[in-house]
Amino acid sequence: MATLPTIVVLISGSGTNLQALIDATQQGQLKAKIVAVVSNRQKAYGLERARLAGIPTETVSLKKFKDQGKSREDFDNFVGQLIDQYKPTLVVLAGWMHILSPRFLSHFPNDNVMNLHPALPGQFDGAHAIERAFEAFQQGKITHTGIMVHKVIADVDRGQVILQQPVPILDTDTLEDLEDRIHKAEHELIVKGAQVFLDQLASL
Ligand SMILES: Nc1nc2c(c(=O)[nH]1)N[C@@H](CN(C=O)c1ccc(C(=O)N[C@@H](CCC(=O)O)C(=O)O)cc1)CN2
Ligand SMILES: NCC(=O)N[C@@H]1O[C@H](COP(=O)([O-])[O-])[C@@H](O)[C@H]1O
Repeated sequence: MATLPTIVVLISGSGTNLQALIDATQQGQLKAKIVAVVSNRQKAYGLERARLAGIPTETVSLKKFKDQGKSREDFDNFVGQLIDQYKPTLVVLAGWMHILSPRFLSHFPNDNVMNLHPALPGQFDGAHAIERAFEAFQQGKITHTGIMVHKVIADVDRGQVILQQPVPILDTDTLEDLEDRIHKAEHELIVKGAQVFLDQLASL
């Protein structure tokens, strides 16, 4: 039987997108095996989601590195080495809230790192994208927002887009309404995007 492609997922928070990936691999919708979950926050609930699914977890701390007088690049190199141990087919950033330096990316010359971002290409790069989109809508600057999964390069949220999807904003929306709509859409897109990317990597 052919071996499944493997995925390492990086998280920082609740892990609802990780849960979507876990569910999809268990239901056969995503033909892959999640072999490790790495979090840069010890209390991230996504770690519990991984444990409940029997997936090995790793926790890393930039603060510990800085307390030891080490650099952000040293930290990124450590995270890259940690992931290298698993030799994953694909690395997925699912709410990983840390900008990765070229030192990290040097571990992945095959460009097999994917990020989920709650905005459309070039619209609201970086953190707090949903809040910024909601504010822009209220100011009449945009009529809708969206989500995307893209390849990870040094330039944050500017990597080649793998999949993108518009998400409507309603005049009656609160920020929470928009967040809920976006998160629901993300849970589908991250699974589809991971499968598309795995298929692309397999065809190389
Ligand atoms: N080199 C890259 N690194 C990362 C990318 C990327 O495309 N290239 N995507 C991000 C994910 N992300 C948006 O999708 C994102 C996450 C966090 C930040 C940010 O400003 N982080 C701050 C710390 C914020 C915090 O700890 O709350 C920081 O790193 O100083 C920007 C974009 C993941 N990394
Ligand atoms: N810039 C990166 C970024 O904002 N990522 C966002 O973090 C959330 C993680 O949720 P989760 O922990 O429930 O999966 C998701 O909304 C994801 O788009």
